[in-house]
Amino acid sequence: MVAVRLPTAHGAFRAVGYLDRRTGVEQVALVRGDVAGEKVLTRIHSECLTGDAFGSMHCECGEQLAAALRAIADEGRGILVYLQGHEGRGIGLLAKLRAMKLQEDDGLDTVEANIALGLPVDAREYRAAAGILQDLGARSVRLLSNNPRKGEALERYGLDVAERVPLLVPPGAENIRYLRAKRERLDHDLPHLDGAPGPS
Ligand SMILES: Nc1nc2c(ncn2[C@@H]2O[C@H](COP(=O)(O)OP(=O)(O)OP(=O)(O)O)[C@@H](O)[C@H]2O)c(=O)[nH]1
Ligand SMILES: [Zn+2]
Repeated sequence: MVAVRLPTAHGAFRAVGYLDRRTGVEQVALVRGDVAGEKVLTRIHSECLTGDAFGSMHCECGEQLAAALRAIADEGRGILVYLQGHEGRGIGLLAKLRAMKLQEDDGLDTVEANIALGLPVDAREYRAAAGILQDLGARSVRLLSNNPRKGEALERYGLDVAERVPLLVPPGAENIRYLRAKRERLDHDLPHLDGAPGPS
């Protein structure tokens, strides 16, 4: 484990790095304030190179990452765990690019594309995230997410999810199909899509 002060566009965080000996994957959490305690505002963010680093508008990951850091900064206390190994909902970067191509060229939705590739729709697991939160002393969390299954997955590893806090970003022409598919096929709670313009 290593911890270092990390000044960001959203103010200073502590970057706490871990090596997950079970998987060999390096993980990092950004921590603000005193997080030992209850109901810690927490974002478990799945790696998305295209969205987080390149600003891709295919998905809303990049905007969610910034919004989560803003929310934690505003609260003065919280944790963002950035999960490597989660790229493409766990199928990896190249497979995700293939899945995006099937959406772009053949009109499949994000779920159909994974299935067409013979891959799981969601292969992510959250043991590392739960372990990191426990190590940081968070006894229960308010989870920034629109995905009800994420909280359930964390609870399977013994983490107490006190509440799920919506993390909605405004839909746009490029991500509206992806967002609708998440709502209709993956049970994401996205009430702000009602009445949003764009392809159905
Ligand atoms: N397979 C696949 N993965 C994608 C696609 N677009 C984004 N992703 C990945 O999806 C992951 C994020 O998952 P989402 O389903 O968007 O959202 P979530 O994390 O379950 O839910 P929130 O907590 O509300 O953000 C990231 O790892 C992205 O790399 C896609 O078209 N296909
Ligand atoms: Zn993304």
